[in-house]
Amino acid sequence: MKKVLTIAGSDCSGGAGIQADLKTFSAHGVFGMSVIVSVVAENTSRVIDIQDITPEMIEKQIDAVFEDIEVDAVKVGMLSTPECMRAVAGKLRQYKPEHVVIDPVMYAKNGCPLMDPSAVDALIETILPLADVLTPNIPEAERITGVEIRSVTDMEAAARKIHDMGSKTVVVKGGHAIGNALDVLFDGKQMYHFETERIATKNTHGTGCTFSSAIASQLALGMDICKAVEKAKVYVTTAITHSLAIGKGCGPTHHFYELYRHGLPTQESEVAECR
Ligand SMILES: Nc1ncnc2c1ncn2[C@@H]1O[C@H](COP(=O)(O)OP(=O)(O)OP(=O)(O)O)[C@@H](O)[C@H]1O
Ligand SMILES: Cc1ncc(CO)c(N)n1
Repeated sequence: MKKVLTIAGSDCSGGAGIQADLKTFSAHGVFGMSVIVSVVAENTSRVIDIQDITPEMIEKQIDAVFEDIEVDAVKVGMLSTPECMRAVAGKLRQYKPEHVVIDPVMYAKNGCPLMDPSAVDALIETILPLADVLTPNIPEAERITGVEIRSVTDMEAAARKIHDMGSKTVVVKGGHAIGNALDVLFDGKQMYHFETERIATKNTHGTGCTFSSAIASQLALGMDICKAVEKAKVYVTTAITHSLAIGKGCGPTHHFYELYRHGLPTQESEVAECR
């Protein structure tokens, strides 16, 4: 069985972070493991507080996994401070996992900050060059490049710029744009577009975590990067189509094995209720 590790924050309400990552791994039939970087008291509406795990404890968790288990792919999510970033970067350089997908999480869907704004330089210097695939959303790509994104051409320019900053492949996600949900991939040679109709729902909590974990799962399963992103886009679109009206804010994406395998809802009543 392929084994995939997430290094990220914990969302106690289950829709994003480590929890979304592990659900996505299970739906892909890979064995999921987790290193917790921050414990976030959050729900579908707000972030109440963040407790960072110490850099030493982050390093020990990563050692515990790598000294014992062969890791086929790593997904990195929320890293709230430069200290967390340095701890994770040092261990990724030490263990050199084959596939590294990094989601440079800065804000939750409800706008609450999850990364110290002053940490963007550390993110650029220590984390960004370690990515085989970096998956910023539009506001994150703007913060990283310092350039405003208003069009698909701007998304492409941002993807090129982030590639030049050291990420091997960049996917600028269009979840925050208007119109179709169009993601732009640049691998240093070619630009690819992945486009679906925008699903009319506010229940998009954890879409970015779901997408990056699906990419990591597909890379572990042997897909090349372009195919992995294409398949992850189908997965996240299905998970949003069947997203759940749980909580008072932006509800979570829905993961279940049958949905992934057959594209059919197994819990008709719940799916109907959430639309
Ligand atoms: N309403 C929607 N309909 C269809 N696809 C969507 C919708 N919202 C987001 N997506 C897709 O979901 C994926 C994740 O993109 P998004 O920009 O939402 O990530 P994100 O902001 O990092 O998510 P989060 O921070 O909530 O985890 C992309 O493939 C994007 O195109
Ligand atoms: C822990 C965590 N990671 C990532 C996100 C982004 O959705 C979130 N809301 N919470």
